Amino acid sequence: MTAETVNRVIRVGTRRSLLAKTQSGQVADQIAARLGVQVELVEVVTEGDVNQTSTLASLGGTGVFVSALRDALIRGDVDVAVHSLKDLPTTPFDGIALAAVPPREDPRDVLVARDGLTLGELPPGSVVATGSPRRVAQLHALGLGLTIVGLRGNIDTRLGRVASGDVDGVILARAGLARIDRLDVVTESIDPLQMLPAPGQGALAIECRSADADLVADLAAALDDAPTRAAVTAERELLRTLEAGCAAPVGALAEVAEGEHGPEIWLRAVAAAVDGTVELRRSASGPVTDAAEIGRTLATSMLDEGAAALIEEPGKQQA
Ligand SMILES: NCc1[nH]cc(CCC(=O)O)c1CC(=O)O
Repeated sequence: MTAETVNRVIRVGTRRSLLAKTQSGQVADQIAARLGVQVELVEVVTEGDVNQTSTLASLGGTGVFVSALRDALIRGDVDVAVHSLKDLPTTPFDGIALAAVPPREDPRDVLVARDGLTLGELPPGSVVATGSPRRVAQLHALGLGLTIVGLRGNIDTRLGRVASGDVDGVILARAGLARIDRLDVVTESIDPLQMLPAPGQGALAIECRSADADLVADLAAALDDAPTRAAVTAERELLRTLEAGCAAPVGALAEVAEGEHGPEIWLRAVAAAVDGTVELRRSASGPVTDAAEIGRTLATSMLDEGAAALIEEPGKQQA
């Protein structure tokens, strides 16, 4: 670690939802333990948190959760920002570095349904809530005759819809439930063969000012996980090349495993019509050092097969 970092108090900015505070708190603890520095959590209020009535699209998309934290970084109010990586726009932000991507949680989506039911056990006409076009598209494509309704709010609000009997089930990211220790409510972890997660799902992004070069280097050395970094690089490069935002019906999952000639990456992706009538599922693999290229190449061939028509921004919410 650099001498410059040792005597600093590192201020870690966090949104104020339970999930945000939990994941920022865990990262803050790791920074304190591994860098041997003092760490302070600073709450930053974002418009996405305050305004629960407008749709995310009308607020400017998922960016509303990210930009307030980045503004606080640029202003120097905080030194580190922790985001859910899947909420980060794919375009880099001037002056901000993605210093570390820690080991990823299980990236799958899960069903939380009444009476312990799985997707296959929900009778036709069952009502499943999700606001994510990516999840809506893949649910419809399963052909189970489910009725899909919208959903917003924090995890507790979402789980409340099932508990109250308002809906038969909701779809959530497993990682969010894992971080707040609520895996007990999961009734099925959905196989990526049926539902590919959002690019970056289950991973965290640890950002700081690019100019804070010592901190960038120290965070990378202490917290970055190379296989996770490679996987999310491939997924996000695919998303960027498709020119799809985080609200597009696009799923992607890359996994790294030891191959014959070193570590290899295997990327699966889907672009789908929100009504589930068309689903384009493709995959590609290669050496882990080519992660970005593999994402770009797979996206290009999916565009050649007509992906663009499927992923026009539906103007709904992310996830
Ligand atoms: N869509 C919002 C969002 N952004 C990050 C997570 C938590 C899980 C993660 O880190 O991927 C969630 C909740 C969800 O999708 O259920």
